[in-house]
Amino acid sequence: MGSVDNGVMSDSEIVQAHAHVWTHAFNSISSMSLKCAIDLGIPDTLHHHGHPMTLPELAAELSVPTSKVAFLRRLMAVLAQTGFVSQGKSAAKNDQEQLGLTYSLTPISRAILKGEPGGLSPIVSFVLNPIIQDPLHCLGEWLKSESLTPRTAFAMKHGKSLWEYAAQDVGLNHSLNEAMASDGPVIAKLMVEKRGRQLFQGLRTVVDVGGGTGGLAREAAEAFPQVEWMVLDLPHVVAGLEGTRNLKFVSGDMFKAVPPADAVLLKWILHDWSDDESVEILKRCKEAVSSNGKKGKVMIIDIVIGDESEEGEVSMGIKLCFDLLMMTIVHGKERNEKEWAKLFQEAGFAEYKITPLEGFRSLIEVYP
Ligand SMILES: C[S@@+](CC[C@H](N)C(=O)[O-])C[C@H]1O[C@@H](n2cnc3c(N)ncnc32)[C@H](O)[C@@H]1O
Ligand SMILES: O=c1cc(-c2ccc(O)cc2)oc2c(O)c(O)ccc12
Repeated sequence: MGSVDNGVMSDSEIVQAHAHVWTHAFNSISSMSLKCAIDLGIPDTLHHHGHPMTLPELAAELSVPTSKVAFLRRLMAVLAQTGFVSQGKSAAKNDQEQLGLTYSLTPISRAILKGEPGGLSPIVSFVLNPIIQDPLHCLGEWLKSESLTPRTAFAMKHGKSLWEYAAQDVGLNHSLNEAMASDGPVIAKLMVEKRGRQLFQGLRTVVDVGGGTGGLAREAAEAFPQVEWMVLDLPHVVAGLEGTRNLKFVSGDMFKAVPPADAVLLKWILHDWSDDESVEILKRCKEAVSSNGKKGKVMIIDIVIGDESEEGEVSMGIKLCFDLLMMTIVHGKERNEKEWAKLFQEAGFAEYKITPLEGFRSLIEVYP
């Protein structure tokens, strides 16, 4: 978009500006259409069908009554426009043109199939849950209030932190754990692909701190059976979870103590916390990997914000939105390399190494 310095815009600049505003104002409508598609199970239904589905076939599978078929077509039109389904025409003649439309999966919709390794449907459902979205409506009010309590717009809206909310609401706890666990197998694979099996070789014990329901640890424990894995998380997260021969779930508080181990993993943990809190967590991790005079390591999976010159526009956009989401719901933040280095130094670590994984994720290995 051209910049204007005399306050006079050409007609075409005005049209472009309006299109830009409309697009952003309506982004939430396409987001909610995506959520609705996931709620209804549209991608999975198309997948199981195996070939293009007509509108009446799709409606019948989704239990949408005949009286609502024309409304379903309008949802499908938005999903086709945003690339989540492909829309075609059936060869069979039909009096009503809309009934002759067919729908099939696109390469993009495969990323939201339920049960797909690394599939994003649990994350979409979590992020677009009203419990997470409502605080975004209070962001302005929260920014204008002088007081730093409540610490987040989430706490302003709900009167408690995300972790307290999840401890009391079975549905949100389940959705949060599913969302976080969903990229575990992909991250485990990427870590080994990018850093080689030596990343875990020689280690006898690893603690996944704030490891949730073990999305990553289960995969890693199978791939590295000689390593003893432990997942440390809050009581309501690990309650009732069954471990395996080399995987244990333990409840605890990472601000108080981390069990001694050769290595500690922190996946999507430090972006949830302020700098002071992150330094505290890192200190507990340093104590854990330094017990009995050993020098282990801490492995962090998180976002590293690059310079504007090195970040692609899409990657930068995702990282900045993550930063705002972390600010809104957990009082956390995304960091650039300089900010990460400062945390490591304050927590008493000597060295670190960053390995970009894929998209917006990085592995940071930190050594005492
Ligand atoms: C964003 S999730 C990441 C989960 C997991 N590492 C993953 O990537 O799948 C943050 C996790 O930190 C846990 N957590 C929050 N406060 C904690 C604390 N004080 N001690 C231990 N775990 C905590 C939450 O319950 C949650 O499972
Ligand atoms: O909504 C989220 C999403 C993430 C997340 C999911 C998948 C990734 O590959 C990276 C990050 O992390 C979150 C998080 O740490 C949190 O405290 C709340 C929400 C989310």
